[in-house]
Amino acid sequence: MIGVMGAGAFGTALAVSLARLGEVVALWAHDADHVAEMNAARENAKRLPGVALADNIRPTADIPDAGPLILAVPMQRLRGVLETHADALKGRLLIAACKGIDLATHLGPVETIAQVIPGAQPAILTGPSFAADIARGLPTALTLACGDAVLGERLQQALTTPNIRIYRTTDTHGAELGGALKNVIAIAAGAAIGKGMGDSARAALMTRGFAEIRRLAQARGAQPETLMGLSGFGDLVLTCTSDLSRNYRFGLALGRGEAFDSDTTVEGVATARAVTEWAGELGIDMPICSAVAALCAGKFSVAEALQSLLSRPLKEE
Ligand SMILES: NC(=O)C1=CN([C@@H]2O[C@H](COP(=O)(O)OP(=O)(O)OC[C@H]3O[C@@H](n4cnc5c(N)ncnc54)[C@H](O)[C@@H]3O)[C@@H](O)[C@H]2O)C=CC1
Ligand SMILES: O=C(CO)COP(=O)(O)O
Repeated sequence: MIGVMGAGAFGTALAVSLARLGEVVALWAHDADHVAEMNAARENAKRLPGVALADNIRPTADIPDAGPLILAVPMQRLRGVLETHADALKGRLLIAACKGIDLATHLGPVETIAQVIPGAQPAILTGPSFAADIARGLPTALTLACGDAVLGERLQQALTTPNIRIYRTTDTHGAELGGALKNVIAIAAGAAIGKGMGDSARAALMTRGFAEIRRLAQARGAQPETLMGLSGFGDLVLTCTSDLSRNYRFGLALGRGEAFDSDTTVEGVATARAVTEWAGELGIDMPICSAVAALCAGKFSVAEALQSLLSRPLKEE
């Protein structure tokens, strides 16, 4: 049995793909009404409409008491979910599937699990993949990072499905920071396109944004190869170039001066703020992330954000 905690688009898509292995997959949601709806309709109409839930997917409000658990809740909710259910989660194999940095602690998902749950064995599954693609059975490749190499290999085997190919690493810092920070750069890329600045500006933001990601992640001990891989470069490319990305679409709306649905999960907003505070404490220069944080907080217009970047002193690449 595999458990997925968080019945959003991504948790549901992972459950759908894992169910193709034939195992029972428990899909846990915190809202009992949502569980009842999914059981009645055999679909998650709220977050992943149009995708049938196979018979071996069990929507439930009870955390399964055995087997690995994938945590697919939004990053700013992760700590609360862990604290609320700490007794049920202690000593368990917990695989984060969220992307972001906690605003209150400036920790990523793996670090948060390790801090809150005593004896937990934390890992992260991350990389370029939209829930809709995974649920439709389209091919994807992800990174599984686990500090314990033996456990990581076990998880790589257990979570590989007919349409999810998994590469493994022990570099949890690199995997969690690449996945968190690409969302911030995607907001910048969307804003540039939305404002009509063109594809060249987007390429510049992606490249210089990647330099920021590397700078911060390596200061935290991440390995450059991880950042060059699926969880870093791969996910940066996907998220900055696809209309399926909510972070990118949020940026597009900012650039166009349009409203954006506040019920949509846009992880890059809180992460931009968290990373700006954190990088400031560490003395690391993160100009694009800082400009995105100011833009999201309404302190800058898109034009002012661009000006803040272009007016910086000239330097070596
Ligand atoms: N949607 C996608 O294509 C992908 C999403 N992710 C990551 O997965 C994480 C979750 O995103 P989505 O599933 O897309 O979000 P979503 O917006 O589709 O769903 C979020 C879910 O979290 C649940 N939730 C909110 N607060 C909760 C709480 N306190 N306790 C338990 N559940 C709670 C909501 O009920 C909702 O079902 C994010 O960190 C995102 O970056 C990663 C890869 C792809
Ligand atoms: O992480 C994702 C793709 O890998 C999903 O991106 P969004 O959260 O921007 O939709």
